[in-house]
Amino acid sequence: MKEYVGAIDQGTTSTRFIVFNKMGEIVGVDQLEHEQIYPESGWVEHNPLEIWEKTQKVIVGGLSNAGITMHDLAAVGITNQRETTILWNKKTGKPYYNAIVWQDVRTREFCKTLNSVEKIKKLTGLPINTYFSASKINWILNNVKGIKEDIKKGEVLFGNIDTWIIWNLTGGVDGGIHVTDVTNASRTLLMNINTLKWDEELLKIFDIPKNILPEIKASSEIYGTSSGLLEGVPVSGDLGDQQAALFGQLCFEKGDVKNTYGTGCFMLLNTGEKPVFSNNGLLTTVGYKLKNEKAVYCLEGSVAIAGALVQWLRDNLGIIKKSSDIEKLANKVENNGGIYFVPAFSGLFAPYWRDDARGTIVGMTRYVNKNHIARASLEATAYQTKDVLNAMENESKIKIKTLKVDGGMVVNDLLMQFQSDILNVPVIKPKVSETTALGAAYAAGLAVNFWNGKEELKKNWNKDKEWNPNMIDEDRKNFYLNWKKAVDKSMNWID
Ligand SMILES: Nc1ncnc2c1ncn2[C@@H]1O[C@H](COP(=O)(O)OP(=O)(O)O)[C@@H](O)[C@H]1O
Ligand SMILES: O=P(O)(O)OC[C@H](O)CO
Repeated sequence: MKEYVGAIDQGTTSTRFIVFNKMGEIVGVDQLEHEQIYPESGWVEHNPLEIWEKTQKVIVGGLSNAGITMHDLAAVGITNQRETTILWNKKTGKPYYNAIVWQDVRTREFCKTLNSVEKIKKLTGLPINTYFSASKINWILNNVKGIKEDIKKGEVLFGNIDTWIIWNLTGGVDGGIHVTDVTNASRTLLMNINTLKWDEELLKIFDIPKNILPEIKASSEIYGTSSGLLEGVPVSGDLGDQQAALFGQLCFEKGDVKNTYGTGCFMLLNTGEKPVFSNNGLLTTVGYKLKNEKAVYCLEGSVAIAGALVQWLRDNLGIIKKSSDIEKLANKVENNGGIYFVPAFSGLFAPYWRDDARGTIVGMTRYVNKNHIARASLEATAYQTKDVLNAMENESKIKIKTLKVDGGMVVNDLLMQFQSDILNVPVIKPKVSETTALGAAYAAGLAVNFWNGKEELKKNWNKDKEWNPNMIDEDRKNFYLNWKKAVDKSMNWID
């Protein structure tokens, strides 16, 4: 009897392998960070070989920490940082270039040359932006010598991180399968959001050959069988990490919403079986698709820099040693000392979509110290979330009454309390805050009948903690007005 399901969660900063039992509880976990490579200002890369190596290591560590072997796993699911782009040679298994990460803005000029804005939005639900995979693929095709010849020989494969891991997990050069799921494909700017197929017109606009693209599958179905480390285990779940968190939070009904606080911060609202197109700077994206069922769509508010700002304080300024130190620092002061930090390091994503914006701290005086900077950095995540929530409510006409949260930053009490204060809604964290991995495990488990359906999963959700608003209305209003002024000041920086 196989009593567990495994999930690989390949995020922007780290890779985890988590083993879950039938109740959706964690029985073993391992996690490793990988190198962030910044070759030039605005460029962000990862080494795909390092990511695959760390994935294998955490699988070994996670199984060992759970005290089980691969034979105890009914299935394995994959969830991943989305949009990040890899092209590799299927005969050698070697990448042609580092993975170009979703935050990378090197293709800004190319994106500006594209003028089919409305057409592309209608086809994909997305604005033209450096964020998505298409312009990154185009960059690699035009900057790596010899790759076009290899494409003619049929040797080149494109994938987001899910595809790269599944290909390696199922055999790599010895017959690895080349697939992705609808949620990941919906972030490439190449998939038609209605047909859920690669779109010839988009491929032409971005000058990308179809033969390098993976096959698009449901988020929950058996794609193949693992070889090597997980020999014989069905690979049967694949979701982009934000959609996986939605699934793991059991947001199955239209109107359900969750917000995940990791490197970036991403709010997704379930809009049901039809795509809703936004006029308020939100993305239309696929939430999930179970096998033989209709796809469920979402509106998404994507914030590029959330926990990444905490890392920046740690790695670039050195004012904290580890991420969790930020709370101690921020708690040393009563307020932000009048400063607002707009972390537009990769421009501003939702709801602004301004790639001319750059990081800005406003309101600096000699009074300000590092504690205020720590506090303003945490507040920035909460304000960006308010921007997105306002857009979400305007678009959907749904008043959001509570916010389900998850991700690495939700251990931060100060942030969660301030979030509730500034939104004026209760913020709720589930017992299993690793909802991203849990969502991938649920998708994988459903495909092999480890769980019998979504109703069974609902029994597994338990509340851990709730933060309630405790701020006077006038403060809430004034603080947010200041934030909006600061956002204005961050814009028009890059010509
Ligand atoms: N106590 C904390 N307070 C604030 N931020 C934190 C804390 N602990 C971790 N983080 C931030 O959370 C992020 C990691 O969250 P995670 O969900 O693992 O991200 P990802 O999936 O993007 O790799 C990092 O950016 C880190 O700086
Ligand atoms: O790695 P995360 O959790 O910050 O998620 C990254 C997103 O998927 C980017 O779209």
